[in-house]
Amino acid sequence: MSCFSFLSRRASRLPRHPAEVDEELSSAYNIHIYTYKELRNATDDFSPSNKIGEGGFGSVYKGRLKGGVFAAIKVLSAGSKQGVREFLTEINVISSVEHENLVQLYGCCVEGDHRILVYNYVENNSLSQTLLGCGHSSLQFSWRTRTKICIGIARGLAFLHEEVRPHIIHRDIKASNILLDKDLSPKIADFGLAKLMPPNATHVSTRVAGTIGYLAPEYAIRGQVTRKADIYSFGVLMLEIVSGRCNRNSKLPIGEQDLLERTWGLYERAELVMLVDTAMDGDFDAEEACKFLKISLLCTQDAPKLRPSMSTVVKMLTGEVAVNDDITKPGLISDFMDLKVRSNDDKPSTYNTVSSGSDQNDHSMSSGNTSCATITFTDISYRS
Ligand SMILES: Nc1ncnc2c1ncn2[C@@H]1O[C@H](COP(=O)(O)OP(=O)(O)OP(=O)(O)O)[C@@H](O)[C@H]1O
Repeated sequence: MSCFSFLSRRASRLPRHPAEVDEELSSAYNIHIYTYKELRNATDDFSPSNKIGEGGFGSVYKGRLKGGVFAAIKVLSAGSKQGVREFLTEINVISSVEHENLVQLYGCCVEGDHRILVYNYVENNSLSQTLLGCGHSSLQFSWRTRTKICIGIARGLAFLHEEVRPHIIHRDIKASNILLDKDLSPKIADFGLAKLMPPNATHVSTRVAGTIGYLAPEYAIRGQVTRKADIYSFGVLMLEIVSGRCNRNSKLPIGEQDLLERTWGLYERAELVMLVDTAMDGDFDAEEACKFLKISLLCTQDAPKLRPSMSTVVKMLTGEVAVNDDITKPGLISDFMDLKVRSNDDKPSTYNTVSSGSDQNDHSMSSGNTSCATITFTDISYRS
């Protein structure tokens, strides 16, 4: 029996759920449907002791499936309309792809009001909770480990952008969406905002969603998403990996708060090496670290067409292709922050939040630092 017929049969026996869910699920293939009971058993009735995380859409539990395999079980909070859309997107996008640098979706559960995603369990948490987690993690990130992480993420993205048909734009590349396995190899997670790029399309027009600090300016302003927006986010993320700090830190002196702006300043003064994480106690290859920082700057250039493709980025990182030293000014977050953002309900300067992370890393919306929460903008215009 094909996975598709298995899914259709199982879905038709399930309690009623919205027509959009039935329709979308029936187009997904290669996906296993779990019963709620199976997942309850796997997590000891969703015991708090098995809870490993909390995202904008609900809680994540560690569970042991029948056969002994560990899984990360993501339970969507009830009543989250936006969450249902993302739930379906995630299933449709990720069930069709497989790569060593992408998190694997084992299956899902749609029973009554329950919407649950089941992934392979990735042992070492996310980059935001470990590398950027203000000393909460005991993991050590050597220079070799950091290069492996950057190259792995770049390979995963190059696969999505260039090998999968139709191409996939992730739209929310950021530190909390990079999970690390037992060998600290990276897995890109969270495909809830992903967009499929129709063949021959130059861009997809969409509501702007993503995370401030990682959003490419042209995408934030016009809502036209291309793969270059992911490449910009990747550039910001790689700066964080090399420097060991978050892209925005309001506790630092003005002028150092925005990581990309600071990197550009150091590049212009030929002092890029000063950005490298001091936690490595100088134990890194300075030439290679500066090369990685230059590649980040190439990826974050203001003009999207100047940003290299992800396959070129992989080749630059691995030394197959030389790094072009002709780098133009990045599209800066401070310019982006000058935008006036209005949500549908017309309250000035508010974000329509669809997801916020659980990071303890000076990221929360309430602390006034919005840099690491996933947001959706419904209307954006320039401040006059
Ligand atoms: N496959 C997985 N394996 C192990 N842990 C996971 C897995 N997926 C998620 N987690 C844990 O659950 C946490 C919450 O994940 P989730 O994707 O729901 O939210 P987030 O990415 O942190 O935030 P946001 O919803 O704003 O994107 C992660 O930070 C991670 O610690």
